[in-house]
Amino acid sequence: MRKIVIAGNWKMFKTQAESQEFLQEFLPALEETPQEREVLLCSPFTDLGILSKSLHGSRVQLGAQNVHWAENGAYTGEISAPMLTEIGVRYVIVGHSERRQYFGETDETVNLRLKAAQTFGLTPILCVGETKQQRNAGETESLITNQLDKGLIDVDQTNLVIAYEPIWAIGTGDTCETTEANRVIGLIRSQLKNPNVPIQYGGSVKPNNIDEIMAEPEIDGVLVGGASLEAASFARIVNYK
Ligand SMILES: O=C(CO)COP(=O)(O)O
Repeated sequence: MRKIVIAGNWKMFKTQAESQEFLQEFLPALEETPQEREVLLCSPFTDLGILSKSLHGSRVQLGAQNVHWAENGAYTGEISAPMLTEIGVRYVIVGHSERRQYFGETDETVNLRLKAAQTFGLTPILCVGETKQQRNAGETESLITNQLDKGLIDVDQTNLVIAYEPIWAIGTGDTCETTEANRVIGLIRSQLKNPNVPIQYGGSVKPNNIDEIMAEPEIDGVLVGGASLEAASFARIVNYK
């Protein structure tokens, strides 16, 4: 059985104080859910230390939003995998479209980051997805195939999560039709060596569409941006029926 992974991506939101306010409301709102439903918060680097302490003993895991491929070195402004694991981080988002768009992330650097994350014991969440223009041009399948082919070279598929995030659905309220998300995720799965890799959907996931999204058979969880910033809304998503 495939694992369900429900992840919040806080992007560049929340100071340490705000992260603690969030937890005060979020943790008590979590309901008993089946064991295989993994819950994680991917926060800015500066929140990870305090979140690690506050989440200790809870069922919520901690994730980062990026990781460098070297163990250490002269890479000003970067953070390595051992720095993350030392403070209790278990997951890391790799190749988010915002990093590809604004920070020059390529399939090649994505591949390096994935391998480094795994080498040092983190589970990477590889993000793939197309722009509106690529979708309209009928390039969704070829683009995603290319992202997977290049990104997954020599990557261990037993310690991996993939997130399908159509770029046009991120932060727009324009959710991908659930049947279409299910279709693309099925296509991603058909290209993997390990069909049990959990594959999430991301892009305008909200309390009012989570039940429908999670009812799709190929979708193994969600990667949530805006709706993970508010405790009640993210708790509702985690507690989906
Ligand atoms: O980019 C996302 C998660 O990584 C999705 O963001 P939104 O949920 O705000 O659309």
